[in-house]
Amino acid sequence: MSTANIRFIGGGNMATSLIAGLIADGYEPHSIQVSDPNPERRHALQARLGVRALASNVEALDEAETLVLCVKPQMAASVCAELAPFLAERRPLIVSVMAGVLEQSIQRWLGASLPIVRAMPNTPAMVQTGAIGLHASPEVDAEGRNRAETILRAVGLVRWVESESRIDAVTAISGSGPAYFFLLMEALEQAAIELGLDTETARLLTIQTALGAAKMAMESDAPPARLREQVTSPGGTTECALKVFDAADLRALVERAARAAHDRAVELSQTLSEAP
Ligand SMILES: NC(=O)C1=CN([C@@H]2O[C@H](COP(=O)(O)OP(=O)(O)OC[C@H]3O[C@@H](n4cnc5c(N)ncnc54)[C@H](O)[C@@H]3O)[C@@H](O)[C@H]2O)C=CC1
Ligand SMILES: O=C(O)[C@@H]1CCC=N1
Repeated sequence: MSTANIRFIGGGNMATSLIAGLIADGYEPHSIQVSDPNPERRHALQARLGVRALASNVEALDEAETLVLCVKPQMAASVCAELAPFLAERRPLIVSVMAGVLEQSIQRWLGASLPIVRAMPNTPAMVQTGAIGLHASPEVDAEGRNRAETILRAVGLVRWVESESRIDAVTAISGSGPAYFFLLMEALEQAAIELGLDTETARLLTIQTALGAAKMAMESDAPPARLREQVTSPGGTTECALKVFDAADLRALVERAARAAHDRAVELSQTLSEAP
C-alpha cells in the first residue's frame, strides 16, 4: 500500500490545513484531489496549493487509495450515502477527521464495513505542527494503520488512542485547542495595547512569547509547572499576575471548557448515530 492518491471530500479549513501540510512535506500536488461544492474554495485550493479541485464528490474519488472525509459532521450521512455505491468494491482506506462521528455510523451510512481510521487533527497541521489523535476500526489492517500514520505524521505529532471514545478527549484538547491558545493571544495582545504598546509590537511580542513557551515546554525535561516557577520571582511581577488568574480559578475554568467541548463531541456522536 502506498500513501499515494489521497482524495479529500470537503475542502474547507481542516482539509486546506492538511493538504498544505502534506505538500510542504513533499507530497506531489497531483497525487491529491479534493471535492467541494463551493467554487471559491475550489479556486483557492487550486490557486494556492496546486491540487485538482472538483465540484463532484464522486468524480473526486477517481483512483482513491485513501479517502479523507473533511465535511461538517452534520453533512456526514448524506455525503456517505452519495459515495456508498462507488466505495464498496474499491475499498479505499477511509480517514475521517469529523468530530463526533462514530466509525460505526460511517460504516452504516456507507452500507459496508470498510476500514475506517478516525483522525482528530488540528489546524496547525498547515505548518506541519499539528497534534493528531488516531483510532482504527477493527477492519483496518497493519498496512492501513501504517498508511494513515504516515500521512498524518507528515503534518504533525501522532498519538494512537486505544478506544474510540478517547477521540472525544483528543477533540477537546488538541482538536479545539488551538482556539484556546489563540484566545489567550488575543487577550494578551489587547492587554499589551492597553498598557501602551503599539499594535505591531503587541502582536509580535505576544506571538513570540507563545512560541518560546511552547518550544521550551517541548524541549525541556522539566514539566510546565517547573518552567512557570522559573519565571516567577518571589515578590515579583509574575506572582502578581498569577494571583489574579488563581483568584478567578483559571484551572477550573479551563477544565470546564475542555469538558464542554468533550461533552459536545459525545452529544454529536449520539445524535448522529441515530440519524437515518
Ligand atoms: N477546523 C478545525 O480546526 C477542525 C475541524 N475538524 C473537522 O473537520 C471537518 C471540517 O471542518 P472545517 O474544515 O473546519 O469546516 P469548513 O466549513 O471549513 O469545511 C467544510 C467544507 O465542506 C464543504 N462541503 C459542504 N457540503 C459538502 C458536500 N456535500 N460535499 C463535499 N463538501 C462539502 C464546504 O463547502 C466546506 O468548504 C469537521 O467535521 C470538523 O469536525 C477536525 C479537527 C479540527
Ligand atoms: O469546533 C469543532 O467542532 C471542530 C472540531 C475540533 C475543532 N474544530
